[in-house]
Order: sequence, then structure tokens, then C-alpha cells
Amino acid sequence: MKKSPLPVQNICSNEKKITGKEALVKLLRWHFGYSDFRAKQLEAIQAVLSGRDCFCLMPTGGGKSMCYQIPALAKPGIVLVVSPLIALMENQVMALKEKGIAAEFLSSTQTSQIHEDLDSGKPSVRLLYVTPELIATAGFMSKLTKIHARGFLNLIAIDEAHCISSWGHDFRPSYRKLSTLKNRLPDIPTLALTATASPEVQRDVIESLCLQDPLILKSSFNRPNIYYEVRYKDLLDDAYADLSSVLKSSGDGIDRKDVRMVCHFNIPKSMEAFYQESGRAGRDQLPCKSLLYYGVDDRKRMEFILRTAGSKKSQTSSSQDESSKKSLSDFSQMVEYCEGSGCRRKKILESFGEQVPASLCKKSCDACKHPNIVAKYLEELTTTCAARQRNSFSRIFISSSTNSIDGEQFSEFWNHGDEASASEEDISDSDDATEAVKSLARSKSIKSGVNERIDILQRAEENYYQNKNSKKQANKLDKNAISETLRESTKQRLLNALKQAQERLGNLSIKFEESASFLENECFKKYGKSGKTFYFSQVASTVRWISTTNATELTNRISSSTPPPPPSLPENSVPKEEPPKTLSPLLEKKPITTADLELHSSIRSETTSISPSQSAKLPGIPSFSEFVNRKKGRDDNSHASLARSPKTLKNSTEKKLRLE
Ligand SMILES: Nc1ncnc2c1ncn2[C@@H]1O[C@H](COP(=O)(O)OP(=O)(O)OP(=O)(O)O)[C@@H](O)[C@H]1O
Ligand SMILES: [Mg+2]
Repeated sequence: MKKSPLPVQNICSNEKKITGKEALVKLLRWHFGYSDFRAKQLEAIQAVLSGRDCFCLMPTGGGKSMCYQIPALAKPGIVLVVSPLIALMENQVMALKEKGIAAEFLSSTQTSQIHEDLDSGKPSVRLLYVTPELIATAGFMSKLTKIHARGFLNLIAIDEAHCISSWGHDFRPSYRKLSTLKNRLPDIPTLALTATASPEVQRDVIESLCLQDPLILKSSFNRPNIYYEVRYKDLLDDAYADLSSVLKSSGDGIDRKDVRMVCHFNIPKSMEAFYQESGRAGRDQLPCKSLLYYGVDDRKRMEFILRTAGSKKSQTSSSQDESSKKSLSDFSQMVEYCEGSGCRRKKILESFGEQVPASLCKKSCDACKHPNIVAKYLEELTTTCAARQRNSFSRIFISSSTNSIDGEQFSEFWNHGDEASASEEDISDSDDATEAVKSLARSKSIKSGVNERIDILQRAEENYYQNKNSKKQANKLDKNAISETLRESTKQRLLNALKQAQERLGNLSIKFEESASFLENECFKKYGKSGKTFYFSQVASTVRWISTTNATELTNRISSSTPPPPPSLPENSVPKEEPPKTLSPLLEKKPITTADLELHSSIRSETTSISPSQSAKLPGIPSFSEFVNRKKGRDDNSHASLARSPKTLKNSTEKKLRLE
């Protein structure tokens, strides 16, 4: 509905009252329907109406636009607004026109009609939005100078002023040219507005725009109506599925006042960028949410980009270091926001130099509202990543001997430099196993050979199996029990990974179902010695390994499911007879190649390196067919409690969270 503009003379009889609060509130009510100004708006309006430069720092959605829209209505003439995004300008111009306020935006493709108005004796336009690129053109500058000479230019407002600073997260080189404005039009007040400006950005903006003794207004960055939450991709089954279910429940996307949720599916490069983007939510001040999906891989990728970005720009090596150091330090604030356990809101505000008490948050972030759950996620994240780290260096003990360096075999438990192989909570609670790991960690310092370490583990395993059958174990509720359902879902997960590998590699001649069971069983076997957390980490690393390995490695590992040699073999003997002609039951039938046979002999030679005295006492590792039969015979009297995997636990907690 077009509204006739309130004639300025109705508000006040002469020039001096034009800056009075009463007159300005009347304008606000008449044109925008708001009852009063928000923090700092009135001071900024009164400053520029009195001819003073002003630097105004307000949170996203704080009402910065009002600081130049009201002055455009308070006295005849034009307010020039420099804005970086045409979409934002179009939005604002349309909204103003709907209120009957004469606003236009100029771009290189604009019609001549606006130009005629600007050149006329009495321009009707009150707010003229332009891009910084247009300011840089000689044609526009001459037009602006003429408007100024005829006394029609009242104010220059620079919106998103942080773009002028290379220290800022949104540097726009064209913004640097705005410094000419003050030189060409020194008597026109300049209003610089931004929602994110660290102290150095603030200094940079004031200097670059040559502001003269500006009034500096800073309101709190806090956005009390935004609930901040982080979800951990490494702990989610399917982050995309989680995101789509979240988005389905929150409506549709730009510059709208009523955006209820802003989701970041990747970690932003700086806190400033994150604050700006998450600030698109809830500009109507009503409750809304900022949800960030954090993945360790995303973090590593961004670190790589920021580290190498500096070298791409045509800068001298020292300034390259400078800028990549700055970007990495900005990024580290985002990492701390995601990986730290403290209040999210506090981290945001402190990154902008605003010290606030933790009570400010009033549980409007997940870390304050559900500290235990967030702490649990972070703990799981650490375990999963540590295990993944281990596995990304480790070799599988029974893989081909090509993995040995200087004759030393790599194995899953021991080859990560000198730090202890596994923290104690990864090892089941049998004292002997823990003792074994402790002595392992000690033994690592004396760099004992792999065989000695295998002996230690065998002893621990032997004690473990013996204890397992003892009475005291029988009725002890095994807190590490893994339910059949969980194992089934693990198999499904491994099967999906194998099928994706098939799509990726194309030439896998394996039996998918059986292979998934074999791989799951490998993880399950280790779980017996190391505890449930380790089972999860083994599964996660196996899935990751499947997604990155090649067809040969994958087939080799599957083919290693061949049943182990009979334990009675004398030590270090190599079987005389030819290796068995039958291939692993997991491989599709295909002619046996010499490579297969070689592989067989290297596996057999490694597995026979375990001395018979130990292996004879241990129950043989069930062959695949024994394992399958035993599984079939495994009736439902298994005493394992239904373990809620962190994911199940998480999902149900998640649902609880969401309901709340
Ligand atoms: N005094 C006020 N009272 C109520 N609402 C206001 C007031 N001033 C502005 N608003 C409304 O607040 C919303 C955000 O205003 P505006 O777009 O100016 O914020 P901003 O500071 O520019 O945000 P951003 O940093 O995201 O650009 C708009 O819908 C605007 O109409
Ligand atoms: Mg704005």
C-alpha cells in the first residue's frame, strides 16, 4: 500500500529540531510502524544529521539500515548508500518503495529514468543505493559531484563497511576506492556500518574512509534470540540425512526477517563469516537457530586451503605468510567454537573482544543446555579420530609382507611412533589385558621387536580367554557387550561401503554379504580384547579404508579370510605341500593366478611365525565357515545386553533435544 510521505515540515518548524528525539521517533512510527529506536540507532542518526562522521557497530539484524533511512526522511536531499550486494539493495529498495519512500538503486544496467531524476532541478529520490564499483567510475563521480554542488547530497552511508578491510573476512578491493569520497566531498558526513569488526578492522575502516573524528558506537554483538548448536559429522551415520530432516522441519531461504534457521554444513573460515551468516536468522528478533555440522575432514581441508591460499595470491612471501597466518588464526577460533566444550555464545562474543559472563547465554546454546551430551560427543569424537589416526598409519598384521620396513612387521596395535598404542579405556577391564598394554607401552620405550609384543598380547589374550570362562566372569554383566542388532547394523554398514567401493572400483570379484560379515567379524574379534569403543573405531576405520583403498588391497584383505594353518605345525616350518588350491570362500570363482599363490605363501609364512606353544593353547580363530555355523547356532540365550550404540543413544537424545 502506497503511503504518502509525512511532509517534513509537519514534524518540526525549523532545521534545529530535525535531530530531536521526538521528531525522529515520529518518523520511525509513521514510516516503519516501530514504537521506538533500538540501541545506538538514535545516537547514530543524530550524529550524522548534525554533520558528524560515525562508525557504527551493531549485531546482525540490529537495525543498521534505519541509521541512514531515517536521516533520508528527516530532511530534503539524497542519502547515498554503498552496499556490496545487488540482491540486498534490491530488497531494501523494494521494501522502501512499498512504504512510499523514494528509493532507487543504480547499477551499470540501470535505466536512464533515474539519471534524469538525479539531473533534474529537484530530485525526488531520497535514498540512492549504489555498489562500490559504480563509485569507482568517473562518470558516476562527476554526477555525484554535481548533485553535491547543488546541495542535494546529505549523507554517505557505507553498509557492510568491514568489506573495506583486508583484515576483514569479506574483503572487497572495490571498497578501497571509497576513500576518494571524503577527499572529493569533505563536508558530507560519512556513516560506516558493520556487524563484524575486530578492533583492527575497525581501525582499518576508519583510516581507509578518512573519517574525521567519528562518533564510535558499539552495541553488543550478542544475538539473544539465536540458539547455537554444533553437530559432529564424524559421529553421525549420515550427516546429509540428518541435515535434510532438520531442514524439512524449518520452512524456506535470503534477507528475510523471519528466517528461523541457518545451517552451516561446512565449517566457515572465520568467526566473522560465521557470525554474519548465522546472523541472517531471526532478524525479526524472534527465536531462531544456528546449526553447524562439524567434520574433522572439513577442518583439515579448510586448514589446507587457508595455508596454501596465501601462496597463490601475488604477494611477497612475507605478506603471504602474514595473510595465511592471520587466516589460520581466524580459523582457529572457529575450530575452538566446534571442538571446545564451553558456551558457544561466549566464544563468539569473545572473538570480537566482548567479555561477557557465562550466565548471559541463559542455556541458549547446546553446550550450556546439554553440557553432558556435548561433552560425550567431544569424547567420542576424540576416540574416533584417534582410532582413525591409528588406522591411517597402521597396517593389517596379516596383510602382505610388503608392509614391512627394515624387516619389521606393522600391526594394528603398535606402529604409531613412540606414544602408547591404546589408551586403557580401549582395553577391556580384564586386569591382565590392561597390564599387558601398560607393559606394552613401557616396552615401546625399549623398542622391542614385534614378536616380543605379540607374545605379550598372546599372554594377555590367553588370560583373557581363561578368565572369560571363569565363574566370576559368568554372572558379571559385561558392560562392553555388543548386541546382535548392533553387529547386524555394522554388517549393513560395511556392506554399503563395499557396494560403494564396487561402484568406485568397478572390478571387485568378491561376495559382498560374506565379505561384510568377515570384515565385521574382524572388528568383533578385536572388540573382545579391546572394548566396545575400539569396536566402533575399528568399524569406522574399516569403512573409511574401504572407501579409499584399491581393488587389489581390498581383494587381498578379503582373501586373507582363508582358514589359518593347523596349529600343530612346527615353528618356522614352511608347509611342504603346495598351498591349497581353493581360494577364500569370499571371492567370486576366478582362475588362480600366480599372484594369488604368492600372496597365500606370504600370509602362511607370517601366520606361522607365532610359536605353536602359545597358539596351541588358544582356541583357534574360527574359520569363516565355523564362524558362520557358530553364529547360526548362537541362540537367543546370548546374555549381551542391548547396547545402545552412541548413535542409537545419540539419536534418541537428539530427538529429545529436538523436541525441546
Ligand atoms: N527500531 C526498530 N524497532 C523494531 N524493528 C526494527 C527497528 N529497526 C530495525 N528494525 C527491523 O529489524 C530488522 C533488521 O534490520 P536491518 O536489516 O536494518 O538490520 P541490520 O543491522 O542491517 O542487519 P544485518 O547486519 O544482517 O544487515 C528489519 O526487519 C528492520 O525493519
Ligand atoms: Mg544490514
